[in-house]
Amino acid sequence: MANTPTIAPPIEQNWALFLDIDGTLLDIAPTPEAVVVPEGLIASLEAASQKLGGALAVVSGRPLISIDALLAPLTLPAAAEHGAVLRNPDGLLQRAGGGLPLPWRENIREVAATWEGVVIDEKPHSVAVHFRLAPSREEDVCRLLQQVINGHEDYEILPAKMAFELRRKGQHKGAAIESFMALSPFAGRLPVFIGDDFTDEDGFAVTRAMGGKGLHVQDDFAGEPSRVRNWLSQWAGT
Ligand SMILES: O=P(O)(O)OC[C@H]1O[C@H](O[C@H]2O[C@H](CO)[C@@H](O)[C@H](O)[C@H]2O)[C@H](O)[C@@H](O)[C@@H]1O
Repeated sequence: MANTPTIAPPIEQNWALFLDIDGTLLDIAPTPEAVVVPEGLIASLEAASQKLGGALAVVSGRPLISIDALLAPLTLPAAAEHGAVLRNPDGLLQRAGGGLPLPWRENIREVAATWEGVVIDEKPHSVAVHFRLAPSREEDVCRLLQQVINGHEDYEILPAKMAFELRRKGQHKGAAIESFMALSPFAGRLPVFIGDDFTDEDGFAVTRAMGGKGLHVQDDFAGEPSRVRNWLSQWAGT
């Protein structure tokens, strides 16, 4: 992998840049709380955002509180929980209505909490259940969420990296990017989204349909978030 070239093109001044966090800006860690924000990343993001006239947003499955904690003191435009929560460039917050029914959450907690190594990642609008530390629980986790959802058509189970996420349909990264692209300073720019996961496919589809780019960490950065960070810092001059 070390000798594989980075294929991503250099950033251009007219881009609107949308960045996923886990597996793209940050290396994957054993649990959501164990991620490390490498030195220099915040400065790179800040400088890149300035060079792009503010047209840089993070688009993540994490809740907004977690995004802000990781990127402090930066508060970038952000799509949190795969777009269920948007923080627009002017700071305005938009929250999708309708989270998960409380009995569903209680059911998931009751069952999955007894599975050693399984991490329940509660978010305001959804829940991710991680089996990274208990890979043999993959099927159990999937079955549990299917039982909880019980054919309810407004909700869906999203396969993620060593996790399944239960969320309301329609709250996805593509819709979030479309929403940002209607706003200054994103409007009129070329949308470029960088991601690494199945949960990023909606974002790739939307940026490509708009004539922009969907860059995949695996294909364009040899699978290494460190290459995304270097690419960003070289262009940002940090
Ligand atoms: O959209 P992202 O910013 O990539 O967020 C997606 C999910 O990321 C986190 O989970 C993933 O990263 C963890 C830390 O590396 C890892 O332990 C886990 O296995 C991955 O699935 C986060 O915890 C989720 O809430 C996000 O939805």
